Amino acid sequence: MKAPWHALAGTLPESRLLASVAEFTHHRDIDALDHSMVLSLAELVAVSSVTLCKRGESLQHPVDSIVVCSRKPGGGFVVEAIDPGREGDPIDTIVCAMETLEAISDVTEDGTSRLVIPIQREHAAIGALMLEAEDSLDEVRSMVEGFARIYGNYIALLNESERDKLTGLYNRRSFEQRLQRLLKLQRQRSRGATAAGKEQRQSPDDVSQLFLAILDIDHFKRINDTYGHVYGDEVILMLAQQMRASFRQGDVLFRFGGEEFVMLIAARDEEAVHVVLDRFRRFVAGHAYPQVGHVTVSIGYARITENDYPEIVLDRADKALYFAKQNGRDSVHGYESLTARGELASPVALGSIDLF
Ligand SMILES: Nc1nc2c(ncn2[C@@H]2O[C@H](COP(=O)(O)OP(=O)(O)OP(=O)(O)O)[C@@H](O)[C@H]2O)c(=O)[nH]1
Repeated sequence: MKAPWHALAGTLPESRLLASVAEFTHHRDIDALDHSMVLSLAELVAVSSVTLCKRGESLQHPVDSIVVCSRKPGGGFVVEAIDPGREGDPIDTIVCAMETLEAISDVTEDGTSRLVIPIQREHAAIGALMLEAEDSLDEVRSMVEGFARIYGNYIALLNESERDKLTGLYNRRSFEQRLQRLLKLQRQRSRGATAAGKEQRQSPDDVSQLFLAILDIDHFKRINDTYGHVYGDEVILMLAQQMRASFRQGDVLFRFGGEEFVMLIAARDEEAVHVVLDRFRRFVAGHAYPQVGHVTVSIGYARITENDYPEIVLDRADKALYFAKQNGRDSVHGYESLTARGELASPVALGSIDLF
């Protein structure tokens, strides 16, 4: 399709551009912002697709999320989130642009023109935009760079409101949205695994389940009372750093408030999540914190599926945590095992919840 942007490129009416920017920056929700941004760009420029890639936090997982807006054959667009674990081209090209902070403009083997622009924040790439089209994209390059700059600034503001100020972990406000995103991704992965399962054996990760864990520092009041709040804060900060280093990049960590942390962890089964959590508990118990010395943590966890109410699962994990606190602290307990062994009172019913 020969597109109107040929006529518009370089002379896009300012009002259209401004309307587009105003449209995507009115969102306060990051997923909605991402969807709106790729759609706005796709509507402005005649492309077959616009992809927004967000950078992951480790070398093993260079991409955290991918949203693609594609032109439908019959007209209009479809916007969808796709699995960030994909490998090969074009992900490699996008990662290259993010690492070098250089735009990439090339033509693929099937003759598609491609433009990849890194999205920067404080001299590092937080993501990249990739446009694909039948014709050269050179003329729209500066406009796409402008979009990338506005998006980079705006996402930094939104990220700040999602993060806990002391630790930089996600805060409680962002819990529900992060959880829904993770469940959706898991659904996509298990659909992919089921389709692939016919031809090849599934890897353990393909069949992973999601668990919610609550970690609470033991006798934290004593730490504050003995050493003062500044050292208490230091313990919270160091623990958050140790959590980041210990858990996988795909696991999502929150500070819910005070000395209480929540984790969303993918694991093959209850035994696997128990091993991971207990390893962290042991690590903390063996570490000496500045001035304060040894600290222990108690952890309760529960399985979470897409049909569960988050409040119910939080309450289950909290019950397992309470059990740990009542039974000597410095331990890890799973709600399902405790209930199976008859060590907890009757299962939690909706409406009976008094969280934290
Ligand atoms: N330094 C510091 N202390 C905090 C913060 N938020 C909450 N606290 C303190 O954390 C303490 C939590 O105490 P409790 O809930 O009684 O629990 P605990 O002493 O950890 O005892 P157990 O949980 O039963 O092992 C309180 O003294 C709070 O004032 C914070 O951001 N920084």
